[in-house]
Amino acid sequence: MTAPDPGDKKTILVVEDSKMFSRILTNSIESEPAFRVVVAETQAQMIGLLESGRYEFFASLLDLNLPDAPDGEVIDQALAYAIPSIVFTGKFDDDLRDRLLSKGIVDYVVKEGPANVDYVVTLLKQLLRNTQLKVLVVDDSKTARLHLARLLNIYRFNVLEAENGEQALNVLDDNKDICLMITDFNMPKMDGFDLTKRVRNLYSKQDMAIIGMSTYGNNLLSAKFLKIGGSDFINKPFLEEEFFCRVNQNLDLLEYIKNLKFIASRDFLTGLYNRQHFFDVGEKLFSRAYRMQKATVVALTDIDYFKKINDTYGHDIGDLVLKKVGAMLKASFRATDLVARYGGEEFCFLLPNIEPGQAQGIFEAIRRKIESELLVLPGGEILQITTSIGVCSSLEPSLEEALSKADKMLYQAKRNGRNQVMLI
Ligand SMILES: Nc1nc2c(ncn2[C@@H]2O[C@H](COP(=O)(O)OP(=O)(O)OP(=O)(O)O)[C@@H](O)[C@H]2O)c(=O)[nH]1
Repeated sequence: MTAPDPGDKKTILVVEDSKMFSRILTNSIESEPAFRVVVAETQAQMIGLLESGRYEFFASLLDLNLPDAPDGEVIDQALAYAIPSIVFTGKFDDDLRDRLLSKGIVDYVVKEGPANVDYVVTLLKQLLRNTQLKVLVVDDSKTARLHLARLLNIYRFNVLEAENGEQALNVLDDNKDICLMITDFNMPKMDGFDLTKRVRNLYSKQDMAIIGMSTYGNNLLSAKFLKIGGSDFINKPFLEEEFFCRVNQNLDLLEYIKNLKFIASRDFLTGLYNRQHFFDVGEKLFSRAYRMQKATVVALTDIDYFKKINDTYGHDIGDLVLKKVGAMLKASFRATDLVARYGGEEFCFLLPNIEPGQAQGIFEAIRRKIESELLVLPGGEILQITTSIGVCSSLEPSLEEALSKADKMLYQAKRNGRNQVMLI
């Protein structure tokens, strides 16, 4: 029976007779929380592990020259078990490279130094990422589609296929999370050029990469393709290594942009959305509802006597309180609600899907929750946090107006003695 991966870790098989090298590899790979390593020092040990069925190997790193398998015999064994494989070799030449890649391995790495080990870890992380990614291959030639699908499967992508532009649009409609489309140019019904224009109306360059492909010799085509929104272009026939480098580079870029967008929209301390994101998204939600003459509930909350908390216990405890309140707020709302740190010890809310009549009850419940969840400080002292909340549930022409009304209500809540909800 296969042993489950502990704590969702993926198991990497390392087949390597040098104890020192396998230790370096193991340390580098296991420094990533997603992976754990199982080592075999010989081909015989590797076969034993594979046949035992004890592990579900996510990928393997194979030494090309082992004492009992001097000519890469372990590669065929790993591939027979459909394990994506990366091969280590001490020497390198073009014939060897061609022979290795034709077997269907992920990549080969020359044993040179720490940079090569880092490269392997990056490859493993890419393989893991790829299991979550969908790639659409569009080509009217079945042979070409199968070839690309085979290559992409080696890298563990989820591959979808379409034989022309029209079909591709249907597949995209059913799979809105496709992140890469690889398209041929000459196809019946809708060619790659028209398809790319249509897809770019639906997905920006930051949301989906599009790689065009065509037979070598038409430089004008690649320039035209890049101008209408293509991300990259590959001439056929292509080197598999170049293909993978381009695919990975395009996906790395998308990931990088996604991370930047995430960071730019968050408040560093609480992990909630920041004020900028609140206005970017909130204004759209607000004006959509206003066009239908529907009131959107907007609110502001402020922690009471927060300066005193900072002054008494120090800034670190102040930060702890902000994090705790932020977490409580996050847990109290639905995913469709917008909850953000407005600044300092103030938080803001926009609830697009609730009726104005429900607002008092919702915010009263939150006020009570924060008041009742006592915070135990590192020294053992118990701290009670209270908040004042101002809510605007009336129909207002803009988000700024609604926030201004909520702010006036918050001011009244403070003046009335704090720890209360005031609503207009
Ligand atoms: N620890 C911490 N303090 C912050 C942060 N941002 C703002 N503050 C502090 O929050 C305090 C807010 O104080 P005031 O505006 O006087 O409000 P208050 O003491 O809560 O009084 P009331 O709102 O009237 O109940 C100031 O001392 C700020 O320095 C932060 O990120 N971390």
